[in-house]
Amino acid sequence: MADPFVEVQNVWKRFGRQWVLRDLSLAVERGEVVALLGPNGVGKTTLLRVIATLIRPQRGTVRLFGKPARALEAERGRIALVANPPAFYRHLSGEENLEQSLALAGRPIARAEALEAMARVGLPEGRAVAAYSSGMRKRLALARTLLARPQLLLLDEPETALDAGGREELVRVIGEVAREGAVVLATHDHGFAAEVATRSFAMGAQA
Ligand SMILES: Nc1ncnc2c1ncn2[C@@H]1O[C@H](COP(=O)(O)OP(=O)(O)OP(=O)(O)O)[C@@H](O)[C@H]1O
Repeated sequence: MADPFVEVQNVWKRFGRQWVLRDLSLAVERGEVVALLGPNGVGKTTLLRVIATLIRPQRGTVRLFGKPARALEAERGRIALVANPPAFYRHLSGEENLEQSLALAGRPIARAEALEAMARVGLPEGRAVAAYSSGMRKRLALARTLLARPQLLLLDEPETALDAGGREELVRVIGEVAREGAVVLATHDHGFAAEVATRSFAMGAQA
């Protein structure tokens, strides 16, 4: 059998003296959409950041696409993390942000492609992100995901601030990524988790 997309084994992570993740293990296979559930402060965002290899656990191992997290090179371009709120350059327009982040990921795009992605998620062109509403920022993050075509998509409370249409687009994008890859998302919305996830992972009941 192929290696899992994500393999977190016996991970311990603390900030200062506070252990946030204690002996946590989770494997995610291709095609899965896993919803991380649990109360505020239980460590959902921390786990997403550990999987994204943005932070290292004190103990335990993280493997992505069958490789140790420390040995990832080109594979990093296959991973996308959408934070809550998503991070953008505020003084740049939506389309300029899309161009910048795809260029940074080593996949430059033409302006027309950026505008096409903006149109798909219903965003106007030519406006600085500083003037976007929080829902518009969520939509811009969706456009970025569409263009980046990640194989592993990590989403932190992606449904918040989105209206019904934005939420439908989000569900479609999650489905598109999961067809070839996998999605891990943190949410407090159990209805949303039931709608999109193939499996839930309850946090908070660890030792
Ligand atoms: N960089 C950091 N430095 C210090 N403490 C941190 C840091 N990041 C997270 N924490 C702490 O770790 C704990 C878990 O935080 P985390 O954001 O992972 O929880 P969460 O489950 O995503 O919460 P929420 O549902 O409120 O978004 C919290 O107590 C938080 O204060």
